[in-house]
Amino acid sequence: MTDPLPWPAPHRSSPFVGEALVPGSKSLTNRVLILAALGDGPSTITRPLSSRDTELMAAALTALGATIDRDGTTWTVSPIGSAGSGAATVDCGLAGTVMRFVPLLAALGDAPVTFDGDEHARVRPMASTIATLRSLGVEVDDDDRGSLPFTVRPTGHVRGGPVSIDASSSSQFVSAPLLVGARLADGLDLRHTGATLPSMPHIEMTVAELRRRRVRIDTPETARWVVHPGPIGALDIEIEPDLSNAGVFIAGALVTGGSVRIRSWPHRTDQAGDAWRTIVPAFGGTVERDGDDLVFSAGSTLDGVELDLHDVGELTPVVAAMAALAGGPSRLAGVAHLRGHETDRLAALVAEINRLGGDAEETDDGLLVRPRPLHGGTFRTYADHRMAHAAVVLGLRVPDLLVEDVATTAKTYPDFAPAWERLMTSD
Ligand SMILES: O=C(O)C1=C[C@@H](OP(=O)(O)O)[C@@H](O)[C@H](O)C1
Ligand SMILES: C=C(OP(=O)(O)O)C(=O)O
Repeated sequence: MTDPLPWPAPHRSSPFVGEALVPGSKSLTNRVLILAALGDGPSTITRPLSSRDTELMAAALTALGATIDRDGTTWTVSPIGSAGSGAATVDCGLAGTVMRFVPLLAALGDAPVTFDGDEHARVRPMASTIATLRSLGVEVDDDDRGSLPFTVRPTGHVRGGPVSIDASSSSQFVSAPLLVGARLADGLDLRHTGATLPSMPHIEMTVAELRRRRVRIDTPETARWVVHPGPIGALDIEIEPDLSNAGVFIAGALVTGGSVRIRSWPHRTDQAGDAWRTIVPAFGGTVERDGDDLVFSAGSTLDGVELDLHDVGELTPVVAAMAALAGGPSRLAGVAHLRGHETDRLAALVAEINRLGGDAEETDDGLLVRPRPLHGGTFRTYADHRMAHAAVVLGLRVPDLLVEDVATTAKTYPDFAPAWERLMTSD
């Protein structure tokens, strides 16, 4: 394969003022697809995200025996039947939700399923998934490295019951067994035993989506979830815009002294990206609701921030880019687990901000960013869509910035580069 041509990041010498309607949430789409595939009847999904991560999820569920019929922006999912699907291979790409969630579904079947993914996927932590499967009595063939590839060999019957896991490197290790728990004969009594648990809003989203489908879940104490056995109700649902991905537009407005209207920001949501409503004021900006939209505007200064991003780690690359352009130093904490994301995001952000003349440093659990005048150059993306997002935020203020591989954004937002190009010509 030839290397991609670097993409010139959009640049502004005046404030960026615009509006954006971002595509559907990755986290919601992939949960809703799984729950539809496990449902007690067909479900429709309106305005799902169609991107690499969600198409990989759709393909994985189809390989396990679900059917997905598409009509414009509505997908109708018929659940995985009792007939089973035979042996299958699942390509996880670089999608955490596919590599962590789907092996638990494979455990409910009766034929071996092999999981593999991109080169970068093979270094993402998977030991907790493998340990969970084994403690449920499911055989897993792996090479003892705690990573992809591996083969799940189901027994045809999983009792469930008490399971203890360490999910300190990813909340997805909790969400995955919760998603299938109701379908186990004895349900599931899941405890997280590790020192920290990142991305709690994502776990809460899992619990909320299960409850919407009449699954009974109790949370008797912190880091313990009891899922009662029973059917998962079919549900017709519309997917909300991806609020984490809205962050690039919000940050773009803030760093250029402008303002952006994000259309259709849900009045109530379980998405982690809703945290932009508190992050923006920390940088000195303002947030106003206008009907169904939120309008984010820059303040008179872009202030340095002290933020704990433990719950919303996926926002870190864009926040770090804003910090590199702020008027004072910033400390971003609580995100040690980003070292196991699409790439080691802490190392990647430090390397790329500093390559442009910046001053960023890793701490045990985050970053220190001291603003410096930045110069152009090629911002490397490490196969990580959110590194490309960070590059766009920087490029709006720093002339001559090239994004190494903007195609990485197809993971969650295939129209990302054209959307920016349209915004730059219409403003
Ligand atoms: O369950 C999910 O949909 C996600 C959970 C989070 O993972 P981590 O807990 O590994 O950070 C988040 O960062 C990721 O983008 C999506
Ligand atoms: C961590 C992320 O993705 P994944 O779902 O692959 O873990 C992300 O999108 O920032």
